[in-house]
Amino acid sequence: QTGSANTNPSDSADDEYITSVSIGTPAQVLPLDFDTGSSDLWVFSSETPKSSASGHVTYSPSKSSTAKKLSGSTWSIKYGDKSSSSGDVYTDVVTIGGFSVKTQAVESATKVSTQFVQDTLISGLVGLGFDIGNQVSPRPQKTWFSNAASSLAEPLFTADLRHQETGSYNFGFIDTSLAKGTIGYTPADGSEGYWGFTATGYSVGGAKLNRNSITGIADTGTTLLLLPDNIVDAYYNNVESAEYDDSQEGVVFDCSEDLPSFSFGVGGQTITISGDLLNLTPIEEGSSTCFGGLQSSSDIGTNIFGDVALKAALVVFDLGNERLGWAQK
Ligand SMILES: C[C@H](Cc1ccc(C(C)(C)C)cc1)[C@H](NN)c1nnnn1Cc1ccc2c(c1)OCO2
Repeated sequence: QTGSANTNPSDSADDEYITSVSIGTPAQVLPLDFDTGSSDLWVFSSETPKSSASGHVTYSPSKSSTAKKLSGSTWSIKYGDKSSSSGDVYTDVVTIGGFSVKTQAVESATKVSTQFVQDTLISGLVGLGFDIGNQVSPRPQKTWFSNAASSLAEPLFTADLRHQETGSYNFGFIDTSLAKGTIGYTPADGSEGYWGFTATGYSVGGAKLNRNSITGIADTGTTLLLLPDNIVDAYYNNVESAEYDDSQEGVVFDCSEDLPSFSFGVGGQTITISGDLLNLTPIEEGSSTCFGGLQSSSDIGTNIFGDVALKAALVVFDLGNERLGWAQK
């Protein structure tokens, strides 16, 4: 068995990717943000305060004949960007890309932080990280993919995120036609709950890859490519107008700049992010100052290969072999 779901950028800056998920009987369809950097499936619901839920599609367990309260269970999550949410737990049927998990823990939000309230484009997250990262207590729950893995043709999924066009999350199979290059595999470290891996080097503007290893996570739930200061500086030294903007909390530059590409080595392959993928967006509507897709990871504590990097590749999240595959797109 397999599953295949389309995913779309939420806005002109590819800030996040939205995938439709069916929950309950009859199906309630919610727009959710798939996040390989976390491990909880949570949704805006009939239990979310009306003032917070306004503008959001919500899940109503009371309207689903297959919903069951997981009595005594609660959850609470604080994300790295300081956003947060918490609530109680139901189990229900959850279908993604035509594949159904009958008894999936669906975490219903009774509290959401302002960042989630304001982003009315999404109704919650689908954690695709490792089960060890799940935040339900007293008994942690499995992710949708973990529940699905044993019934899928292969215990893996792929992410094909695209700039301003429809991409896909495929479950149980690899559509190699989505990539130009060969898939290079490297071991994945799931001990922290994320898809951790080590890149073998990097280069700017098509130069030869150096041999500086970079350990980080493959994170579909983070917009940017977040790397150490020395790499960020090496990149923006090639961008005449680049400067750090305190109010934007990142490097900005003239939108007219012709940005160099950025490449990194992984699994014996070289993934090259084109310059235009590294120019994220004007800092404000109509501004001629643009915000960089590559920013510093120094105040985060881990390097994050977010959507800016993932957009350049077909990425295979291979749970069965505890490895990550990368192919140039
Ligand atoms: C931030 C997302 C999780 C999220 C996604 C979307 C949203 C909104 C819908 C409201 C827009 C909020 C939160 C990320 N997912 N793995 C995450 N969750 N926990 N750590 N990270 C990675 C990290 C950590 C720290 C950082 C960061 C990133 O960006 C800036 O500082």
